[in-house]
Amino acid sequence: MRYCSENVMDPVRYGTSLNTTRKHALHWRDFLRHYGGLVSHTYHLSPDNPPTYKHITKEYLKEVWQLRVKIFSAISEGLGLDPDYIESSLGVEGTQIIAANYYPACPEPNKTLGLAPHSDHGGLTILMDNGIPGLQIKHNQTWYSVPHVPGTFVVNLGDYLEVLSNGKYKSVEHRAVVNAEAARISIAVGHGPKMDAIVQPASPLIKENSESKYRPIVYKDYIRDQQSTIKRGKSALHEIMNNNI
Ligand SMILES: O=C(O)CCC(=O)C(=O)O
Ligand SMILES: [Fe+2]
Repeated sequence: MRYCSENVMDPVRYGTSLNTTRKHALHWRDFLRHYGGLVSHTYHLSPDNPPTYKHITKEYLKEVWQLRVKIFSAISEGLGLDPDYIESSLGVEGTQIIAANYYPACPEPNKTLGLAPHSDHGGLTILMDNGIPGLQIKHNQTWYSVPHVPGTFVVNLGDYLEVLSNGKYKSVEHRAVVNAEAARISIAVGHGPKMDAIVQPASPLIKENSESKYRPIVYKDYIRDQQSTIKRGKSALHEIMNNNI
């Protein structure tokens, strides 16, 4: 319980739901999350126990960072931007956040959720799990289970990328369901800009007759808004959309 915290900005946090101080249905999950990153001022605060944890996560986060560079480069090109456009917008001080999620087997899985519907606030989340199904994504108002394919990662697009692309890419709404038979573990690593970056569409994508669909917001304010309240689905993103005024 040493890392138990309600402050979404704490560098190392253990918890179950978002915002447990408010009365609402909690998640069937435990999580531990903390920062990684090329430049992380708080990495040393991550757990010392088990003794191998720090070293293994550090190596893992470094490898995942390499993968994210490649994916961001491909997406930048796909948007007609310079290949390093998104990477530069994030910068070496950009955030990398690892969330280790543990969903115990649940005697009444239909009465709860491991994680309620949401989209991730960063650009890309690179996720692996222990092979037990549970992740679902929403498409056209229907939930679809994401199959586990051994040896692969699941990559989720987040809100930062939806805004940067001025809506060309959509962040994926997702949730985690639980089951009665087996515990599920997922390791999600999100990648966003630095905390005081302004989240806004890429300027080359805003032409004279194509207006910005999103209002600029400081990344950490967006995270606070999304995570400190009982928001669900993509409602935090909808609030900064211009057609939502
Ligand atoms: O457990 C999963 O598959 C999803 C985890 C997730 O969405 C998150 O940590 O943001
Ligand atoms: Fe997520």
